[in-house]
Parts: sequence; C-alpha cells; structure tokens
Amino acid sequence: TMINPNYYPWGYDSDNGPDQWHKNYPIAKGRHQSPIEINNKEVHYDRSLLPWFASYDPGAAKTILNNGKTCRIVFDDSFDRSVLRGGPLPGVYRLRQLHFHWGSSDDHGSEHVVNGVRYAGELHLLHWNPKYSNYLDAVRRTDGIAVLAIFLQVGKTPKPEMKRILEEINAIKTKGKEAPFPNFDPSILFPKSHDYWTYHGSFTTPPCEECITWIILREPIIVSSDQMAKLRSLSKNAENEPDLPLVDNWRPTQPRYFRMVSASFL
Ligand SMILES: NS(=O)(=O)c1cc(F)ccc1F
Ligand SMILES: [Zn+2]
Repeated sequence: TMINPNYYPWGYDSDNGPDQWHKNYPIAKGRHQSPIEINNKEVHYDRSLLPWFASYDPGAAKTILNNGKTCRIVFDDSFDRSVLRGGPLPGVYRLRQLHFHWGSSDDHGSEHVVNGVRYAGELHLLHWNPKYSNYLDAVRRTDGIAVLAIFLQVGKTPKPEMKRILEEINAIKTKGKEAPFPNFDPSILFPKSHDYWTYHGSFTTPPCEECITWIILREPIIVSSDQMAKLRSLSKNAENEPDLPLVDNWRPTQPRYFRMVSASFL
C-alpha cells in the first residue's frame, strides 16, 4: 500500500496465495487450521450434540460489499440481535457477516471437501461470542467465533432466496464498492436438513486465527450455473484498475492432525 511499499497483500495468486501466507501469518502452519477434508470413515457420530438454532432479525442486515476477496453482507452486531445458538455452542453467538467462496468453474470452489467432493462454492455465516468485549477480542479466543458453513451445489432448480443477493452483485462489481442491503434474514438460505459436522479450526484467510467452532451443514443449497457465473463477474480490483475476475477465493484443505470431526447424524 502507499504507507508501506514493502507490504504485499495476501491473496489467492501464486505469489501471494495460500502457500505463502505463513511468511506473514505463521499461524497458517498451525495444528488447527481450516478448511479440512471431511471423510465419513473418520467422522464420529456424537449423540450428545444438540440441534442448532438461528434467530436472526432481518432489520440487522446493513450492507453488501466487494472487498476484492469476496462478496460480504454485514449485519448490526452491537447487541444480541441476530444470534446462533445450540449445536456444539456453549451459548449465543452474534451474527456479524456472511460471505462466499467460489471457483472459476462449477466443478470446484468450496473450501471444505466431503468424501472427495468439492462443491461449486461455500457460504459462511460468521458469528462471535459476546462473552468477549468485542469481535477483535473474540478472534483471539478458541471459543470466540462460530461459522455456519453451507455448500453451494449447481443444479437445475436454484433456491429462489439466493436471487436477491445475486441481483445486488451489479452494484458492487469492483473492489471497495458497497450498497445498502436492508431487511434480509439469511436463514431463508438454509437447506431443509439441519444435520451438521463440527470441529475446531481457523479462519480460512489470513491471519488464520484458530478461534472457530465450525458447523458445516451436510445438505447443500442449490444454485444455478448462471448464479455462479454472476459471482464470477465480480472484479478483484477497483474500478480504476484492470478488471480481473474475482474467482478461486478458496483455501486448499489443511492437515487435520489430531482433531475429531463430530457428526450430529448417523
Ligand atoms: N472464511 S472464514 O469464515 O474463515 C473468515 C471469516 C472472516 F470474517 C474473516 C476471515 C475469514 F477467513
Ligand atoms: Zn469464509
């Protein structure tokens, strides 16, 4: 940036991508990194796992933006207004933002991989534990963050609830663009089944803090190939820079080491 000429932002290209991140963010080589592969043979069914519940206030939705790395919708998290609770969580966690990861074609793009299956994309709803004074404090705690992850699968009958987000893409084509996104309850995007896997991991982008309780839904939501193409029409650059497509903003799977992945279902 202008301030520090030596600063070279992380990204997903060969010279600043996932294999390089550890140089500026050493935690990227930690023992609790995300995403990971989820394989049925290694998953442990935990019958003590509770169902999870989302109680979101549509009025908490604020804006949608392109930060050059993803498409993000941010919510008012100044009080327990939109919360996730139950499942593996010890209490309520406040919804702060949602964002997507996707590929350059429909055959890849998700971050987590299930029994060798890569989905076209992955939706992350990020929540933080209000027992900590603020979000930045929560990201320093192992129980600070909960991310609800939902796979995007390309199919013929897309979920109509995705339409509104994708219609807004035209307003945030380039990095730094933002648009109002009021009256939106993201739980309309959820699939029918609440079955999930859960494990302890990290942010999938730098600084890769190991503060996340992952709750990954087994059932994907269906999007159309055109809707994925819409996401790929976003530019990773600002409007006065060359139009480079924002695609392949996913991190490869990381070693699981000695972590257990629990399933809420048999
Ligand atoms: N992909 S993620 O849910 O781990 C994530 C969420 C953030 F808010 C910031 C960085 C991240 F990597
Ligand atoms: Zn994410």
